[in-house]
Amino acid sequence: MTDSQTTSEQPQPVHDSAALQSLPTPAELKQQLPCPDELQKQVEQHREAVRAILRGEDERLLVVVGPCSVHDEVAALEYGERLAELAATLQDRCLIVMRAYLEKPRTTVGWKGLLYDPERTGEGDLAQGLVRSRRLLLNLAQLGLPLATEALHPMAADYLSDLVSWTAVGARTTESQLHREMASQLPMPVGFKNGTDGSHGMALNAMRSAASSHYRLGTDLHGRPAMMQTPGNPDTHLVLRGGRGVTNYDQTSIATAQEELRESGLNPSLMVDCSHDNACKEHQRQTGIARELLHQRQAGNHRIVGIMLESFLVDGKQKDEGELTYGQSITDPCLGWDETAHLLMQMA
Ligand SMILES: O=C[C@H](O)[C@H](O)COP(=O)(O)O
Ligand SMILES: C=C(OP(=O)(O)O)C(=O)O
Repeated sequence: MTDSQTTSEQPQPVHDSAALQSLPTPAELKQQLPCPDELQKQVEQHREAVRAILRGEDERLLVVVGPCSVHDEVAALEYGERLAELAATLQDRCLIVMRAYLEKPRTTVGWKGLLYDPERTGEGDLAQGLVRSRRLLLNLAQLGLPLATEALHPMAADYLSDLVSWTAVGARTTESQLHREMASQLPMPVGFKNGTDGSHGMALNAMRSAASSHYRLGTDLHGRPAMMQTPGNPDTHLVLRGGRGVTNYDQTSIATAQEELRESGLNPSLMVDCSHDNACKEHQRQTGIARELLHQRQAGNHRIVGIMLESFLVDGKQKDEGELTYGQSITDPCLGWDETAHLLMQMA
């Protein structure tokens, strides 16, 4: 055998200049930061509680509330502690789930969330981001809170989804087949947002697709590429968030959406996002929208089962320049804590 034959038959080392960091597999990260059995049971109970609300078996209002994005774990934990206390007080009327959003979809470019760039250098550090994201979810779940995230990258869900009780597929990804396949595999209820143009047909298609079983390209727990078979997710629902200057939290828009859901044989229970295009990105509008939704429920539309609020310790969002304000959003503007607590207590 010549030297050249030997070389061509041996695996060649790969010099992949695009691969900046090797990352742990989901199994390795879970070994490093395991979810104790008791906590796993708690997460499963929270998921079941959300399912009961979606099925109309539990009349409490599902409230998904918290920062637009988490950029500072200390502030997120302080928010979580306050929210856990409020959630316990209001538990007879509301099931409060904390937004712990670690991945941000961007219209063009921008900071992509703690998971991608925890130090916000613009360079990214997924190795650190994955560890810090999982640790934060563990710490928040230990407070007794059900947690919500947006599942943006299907691979990221493999690292975190065991700790999450409710998941959003966002307005920018609802139409994506990959996200529908992912939702079909996720073990918790999934809300599909209407598209950024305000139309909800794509979310209804997403619900149908996610309810089916799929074969999909994925990775097993050890990170090896695998052909996966998804079970289908029976617990999806529509989330109305407005779009392109059009709001859809009014009585007619909601009734129309519910009619279409029924005609498609889908669950008419839906959530309304009081922020984003429904609030025209003016965070204070969220309180009025939440109250309007409460009136619609009181007037008999019990299939408005949930609301979403963007809220953090401090009202508004950070200024572009200068020192960061502790507890204030670096992405979309949020309601402050006092206003949030006041609103939820009044609603309950
Ligand atoms: O929820 C947050 C934002 O609305 C979403 O991430 C899009 O942000 P962008 O339009 O600022 O990129
Ligand atoms: C990005 C979000 O929402 P949407 O997909 O509705 O824009 C969000 O809830 O953070």
